[in-house]
Amino acid sequence: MPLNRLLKTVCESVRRFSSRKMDDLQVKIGPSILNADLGDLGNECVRMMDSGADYLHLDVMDGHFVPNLTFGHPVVKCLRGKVPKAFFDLHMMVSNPHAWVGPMQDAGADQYTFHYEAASDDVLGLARRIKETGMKVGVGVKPATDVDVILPLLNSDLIDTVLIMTVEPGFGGQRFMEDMMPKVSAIRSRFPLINIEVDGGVGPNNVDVCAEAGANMIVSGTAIIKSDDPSQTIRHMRAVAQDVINKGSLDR
Ligand SMILES: O=C(CO)[C@H](O)[C@H](O)COP(=O)(O)O
Ligand SMILES: [Fe+2]
Repeated sequence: MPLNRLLKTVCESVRRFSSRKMDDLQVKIGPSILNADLGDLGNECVRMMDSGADYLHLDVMDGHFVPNLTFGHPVVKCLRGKVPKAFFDLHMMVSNPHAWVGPMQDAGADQYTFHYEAASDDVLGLARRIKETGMKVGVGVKPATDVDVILPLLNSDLIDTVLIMTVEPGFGGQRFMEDMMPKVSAIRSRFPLINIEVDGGVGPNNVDVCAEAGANMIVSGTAIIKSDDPSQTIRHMRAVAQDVINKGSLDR
């Protein structure tokens, strides 16, 4: 076979293989319960799972890393009892993420997503420690943090999920920062199969923009919690984002 035909065949096989892998990238919708009725969190979690949520995004704030307080591992443990099968993604907006790895694992967390800004002294050590517990490892960056700082960490193969904040962390119900999308694209172009999560102000009006940039884990608080029909909102957001991702993989 002439060399140019051989090369073409190889390129075509690689393209088919990588597009099949891209098709494997599942969109997951994770409601944040930050703006739910915090006095009735257990039932709110049940309501979200019954509405078809793929996972639950639990926002832990310590009043120091961010100017707000929510809850800690004792509450997470109680919630685990209410929704035994739900995947818990712990968004750790805390100044000392090393301190809560054991307690959160014990409480039933499935993924421990810490902030790079709070762990930059020993990011690799922290990621390793989380991995050893059996939890998945997420690393997040605030809007002002350059995404390049986490690239060495992503090359380590320890990271399951990259969290790109699309609001300043601390409060629900803020406006989505579309100018964070180049960060998502920068990660997706280098890591075709890693989970990329967006968090803050995401809802039916901008989920397509997030998926176009390459996000597949979609956190949405207010838009789902306050929806008259959360099942429909979750279904719609998942379908829109999955469609965008599948089309993107065909075009590649
Ligand atoms: O981490 C967060 C805030 O720091 C929340 O997860 C986020 O704000 C989700 O809520 P909403 O969709 O209402 O913005
Ligand atoms: Fe969050």
